[in-house]
Amino acid sequence: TVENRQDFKVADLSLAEFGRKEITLAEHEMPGLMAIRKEYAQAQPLAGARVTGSLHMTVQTAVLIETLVALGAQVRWASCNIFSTQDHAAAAIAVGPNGTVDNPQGVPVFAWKGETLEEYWWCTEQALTWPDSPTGGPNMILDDGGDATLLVHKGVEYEKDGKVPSPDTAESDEHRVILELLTRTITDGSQKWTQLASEIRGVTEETTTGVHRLYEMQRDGVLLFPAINVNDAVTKSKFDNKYGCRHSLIDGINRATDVLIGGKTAVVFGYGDVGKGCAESLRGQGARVIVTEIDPICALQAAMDGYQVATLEDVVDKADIFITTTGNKDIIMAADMAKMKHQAIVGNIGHFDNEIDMAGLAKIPGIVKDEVKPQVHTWTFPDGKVIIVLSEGRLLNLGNATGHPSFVMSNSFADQTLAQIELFTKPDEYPTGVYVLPKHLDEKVARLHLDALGVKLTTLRPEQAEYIGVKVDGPFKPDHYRY
Ligand SMILES: NC(=O)c1ccc[n+]([C@@H]2O[C@H](COP(=O)([O-])OP(=O)(O)OC[C@H]3O[C@@H](n4cnc5c(N)ncnc54)[C@H](O)[C@@H]3O)[C@@H](O)[C@H]2O)c1
Ligand SMILES: Nc1ncnc2c1ncn2CC[C@H](O)C(=O)O
Repeated sequence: TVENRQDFKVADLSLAEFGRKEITLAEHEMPGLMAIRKEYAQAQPLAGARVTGSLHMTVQTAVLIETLVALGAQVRWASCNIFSTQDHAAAAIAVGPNGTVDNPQGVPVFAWKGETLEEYWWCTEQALTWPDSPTGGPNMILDDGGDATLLVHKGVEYEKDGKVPSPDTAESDEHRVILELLTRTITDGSQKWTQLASEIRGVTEETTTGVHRLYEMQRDGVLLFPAINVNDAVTKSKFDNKYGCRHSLIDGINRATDVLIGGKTAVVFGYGDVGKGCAESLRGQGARVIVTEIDPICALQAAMDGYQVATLEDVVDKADIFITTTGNKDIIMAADMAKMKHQAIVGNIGHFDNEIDMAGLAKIPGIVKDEVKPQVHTWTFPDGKVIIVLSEGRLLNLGNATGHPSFVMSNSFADQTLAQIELFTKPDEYPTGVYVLPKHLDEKVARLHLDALGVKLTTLRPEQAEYIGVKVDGPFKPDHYRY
């Protein structure tokens, strides 16, 4: 920590005390992560690690950050979404547990709720730029969605090419912002990004969409460093994606609209881990839930879970609430929204905002966008029909609410911390490629959460263990087992 360092940018430092109170409450609700902090504090496995984080700057993430620091890491942080930062958590991280508003001594954090796209990518650049590092960069990345990993890879690629594509070639506003940033930072011969990337030992990726990007880079042979796919730790995707969204989807809808969900018809696009949690969440409120799917297996699961499985075309003018969860793009197009009922609610809980055709909606002649309150907009069509869009198509559980609760994020962030330790301390075991956490660590994370829920495990007897071909203490399932 540096006295009076101003190497951070947050909305309001005076929120730090409030943030610290909620961080303290969250620590009790994050037993697995805190147990790992305690177990590894002595060994300091992350001593020497310079971790750049690009992950929603929430109260729960603050506990993750302070765990990484407790294990010896230096950290610089940005959020991975323009609406997901909780400003009091960011302030508490900037001030730090031992600092004051007048003398901040925390972690360099660059995040506030309601960033513009330019500000978002500037924050990502700050989190990646380490003033005191020999390379000018991190030696570890902790990513959610892959934006930090993307910036490094594109920077290195364009330095190798000796030029950056013109921002005029951009396919979207966001792509333009990225090209402008790289044009600004790639000056003749600087090799900033190549230097910055040169000591990165790896990235640990939080979410399905970011993992998809990693496998694409691996397939294309352009991955610069190893990656651990944290999302596919069972204790991450079968918990956070499902039970986290089961909690936070309706939290977002309720805070945004206060609409009665009971009795309404809701459409959930996608029945993967997130879709399963969302469908259950809405059914729990008494909605009639319709699922759309492309995958016959997930469609069959939805049907056997009692949901109607239909196409958007069949229900677009009948349903009241539309929630995309696919990780795919162009799920709800402007022409679809034009057919919806008056005051239909449209939202996305997938990682990126490309699931809903916001650009197409804005281009409809005569359409009028009006802000009801932050992250809640009405769009009025020329015929007077209104639809309500949440968080401008970005993930609404973090845009309109506070995301998943601490206990479920304790699982995800215990996985993240173990993955950071794996990549940082065992570089020889992880040549460039994409990996999943070994099962014994996955089971360890689950085990760390049982006491808090009053779970009493049964112990295998040796002859039973032999009979099913596992060790008494696990792992209890083969790698191909689907939970
Ligand atoms: N908001 C959050 O807190 C949060 C948490 C976890 C994951 N996520 C994100 O949510 C998204 C989904 O994650 P997941 O783990 O459920 O992924 P998943 O792959 O398990 O599920 C996505 C499902 O969507 C289906 N799908 C794809 N294209 C479709 C289409 N055109 N129409 C209908 N269905 C389609 C797929 O068949 C799949 O079953 C990802 O972007 C992930 O990063 C968000
Ligand atoms: N409370 C949260 N803190 C940080 N990230 C959160 C929170 N709730 C959902 N997320 C999104 C991360 C999630 O693991 C994902 O996969 O997108």
